[in-house]
Amino acid sequence: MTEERDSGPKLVLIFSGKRKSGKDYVTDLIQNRLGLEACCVVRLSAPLKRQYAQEHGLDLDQLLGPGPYKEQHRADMICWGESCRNQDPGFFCRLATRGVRQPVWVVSDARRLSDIQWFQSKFPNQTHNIRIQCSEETRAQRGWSFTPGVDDAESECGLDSGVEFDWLITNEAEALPLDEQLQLHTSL
Ligand SMILES: Nc1ncnc2c1ncn2[C@@H]1O[C@H](COP(=O)(O)OP(=O)(O)O)[C@@H](O)[C@H]1O
Ligand SMILES: C[C@@](O)(CCOP(=O)(O)OP(=O)(O)O)CC(=O)O
Repeated sequence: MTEERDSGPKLVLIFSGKRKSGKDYVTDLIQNRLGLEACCVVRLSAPLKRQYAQEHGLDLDQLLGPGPYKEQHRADMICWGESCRNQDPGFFCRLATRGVRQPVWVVSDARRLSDIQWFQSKFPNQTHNIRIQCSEETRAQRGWSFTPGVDDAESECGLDSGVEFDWLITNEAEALPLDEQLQLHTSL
């Protein structure tokens, strides 16, 4: 292991938010600002989708994309992922961060308290918790509609209460521009 890896990340920003709140959009924006050398977007769902696709003979690229294919498989992936997490809550956090060398980790998709706790216990001084919020109307404009078994499951609701967020970001047209909101909290 290199010295950099041994010293761990300098900053861990953990993002959560409902489907279509803009988690990927905002975390990509931060990575574009900081550059690929400095910043890694860590997607906890990436190793989950990889493993799920392999076991079920599915198209990984489509599962990783924003289109309808992911939505068709989402409810079953949630159940499958939950059974892995129940056995080992840090399973996907460990896999998703394996080999990450950049000093800034932007985790794009925390969904459960155990996801946040894993990072906080490993990197207590570096970790910040950020919630992306927006109205249901805006999410609907971005393609969201309520799906039983998905929007009422822990995957979407696990962080609705019991978490203290360090920052709230409102990602809608009427809100302060994202650039300005990011600058309020950081020099990103
Ligand atoms: N501030 C924004 N401006 C323009 N498009 C946005 C914005 N935020 C999100 N979107 C678009 O809305 C859709 C859902 O956003 P995404 O980041 O994939 O949400 P999530 O990862 O939370 O499900 C994507 O097509 C994305 O490009
Ligand atoms: C099975 C999932 O990992 C699927 C997550 O896929 P994405 O992270 O791509 O989802 P959104 O960005 O919210 O649209 C959810 C889980 O419960 O782990």
